[in-house]
Amino acid sequence: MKAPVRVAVTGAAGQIGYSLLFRIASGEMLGKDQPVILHLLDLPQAQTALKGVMMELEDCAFPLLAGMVATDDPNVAFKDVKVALLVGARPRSKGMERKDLLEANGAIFTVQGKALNDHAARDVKVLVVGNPANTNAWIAMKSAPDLDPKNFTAMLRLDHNRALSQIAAKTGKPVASIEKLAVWGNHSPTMYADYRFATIDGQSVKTLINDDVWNRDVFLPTVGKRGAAIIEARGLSSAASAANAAIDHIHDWVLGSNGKWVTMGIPSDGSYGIPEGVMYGVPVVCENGEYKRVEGLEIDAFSRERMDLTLAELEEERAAIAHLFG
Ligand SMILES: NC(=O)C1=CN([C@@H]2O[C@H](COP(=O)(O)OP(=O)(O)OC[C@H]3O[C@@H](n4cnc5c(N)ncnc54)[C@H](O)[C@@H]3O)[C@@H](O)[C@H]2O)C=CC1
Ligand SMILES: O=C([O-])CC(=O)C(=O)O
Repeated sequence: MKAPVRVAVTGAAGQIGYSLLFRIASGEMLGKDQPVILHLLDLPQAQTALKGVMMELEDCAFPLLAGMVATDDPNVAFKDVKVALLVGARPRSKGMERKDLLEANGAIFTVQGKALNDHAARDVKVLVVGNPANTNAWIAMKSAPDLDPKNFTAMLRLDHNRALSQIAAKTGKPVASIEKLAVWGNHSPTMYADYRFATIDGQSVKTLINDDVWNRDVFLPTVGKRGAAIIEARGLSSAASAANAAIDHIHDWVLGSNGKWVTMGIPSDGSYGIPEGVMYGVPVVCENGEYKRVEGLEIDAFSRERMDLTLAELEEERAAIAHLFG
């Protein structure tokens, strides 16, 4: 039996938490042979609800669930964790400006970044799900100077999975047959899902679809506004699909993506014209617990425009909270 791995989940009493924790405890994220100890962080007023979730986790009698810690203190939540899923964030409330939202989350993610810096395992893998995910991840990274910046990532996997399923529907081919999809930029409607390099059974997806108008006017808006469409239909934001994407992201990062391209928001190395340090969605391949950016892809004029647009939004978000860092 392997030694248990400590996994922190913030916002654990929320709706993504409810779709996430049971799957982590059943081994879907880190493997069916990997025991886990769950560190559950939520606000003081959510502790009773969190107790209820823990009772249900107990009642599943998961063989891999080696323990649970519930707390409202990030310093306790992140102690010795090797994986941290930062899901809890301040949602936008009525009348709240985008700037106020960034500010409120800035306060949360500076504190959590510092707590990770002070208490987490030195090789902790951090995934930020809470919106605005890329900027929150950037704030946490900047607040953790003793940790390797490359261990901070933002979730673009939901956009990636949404794009896969739209392409599968359009081509009539199975989702699993699609290779080499990329999603660039911010987790927001400005993200740029890019199937120019994608293949199905060795055939070019771009050639198969052969419809630039569909790409621009149907595919990109559908993927970009999918979160809003779910809220419209369900009355609640995506939770099960978001939790699933978080599981996919960490699973592949830790256990490898088997040569497949997957999308992660990672600090830019300056390639693709994205300034160094910007937390930007790019295609990666994961192996041996590391992600590696797919390099050398050609960026055409349409793609450049889309990639710069989503970059501009990220730069704007960053400018709004830059004062937190002097
Ligand atoms: N990156 C992505 O692809 C996606 C991101 N999201 C985002 O994920 C976040 C969570 O979504 P839901 O679970 O549906 O929201 P929710 O409102 O159901 O749950 C959020 C939980 O976080 C807790 N929380 C708030 N501030 C906290 C803090 N400082 N520390 C610890 N816990 C805190 C709340 O008490 C609540 O229990 C939202 O920001 C949402 O916009 C949602 C879907 C996709
Ligand atoms: O829009 C939201 O709040 C949830 C979200 O990020 C998504 O579904 O992509």
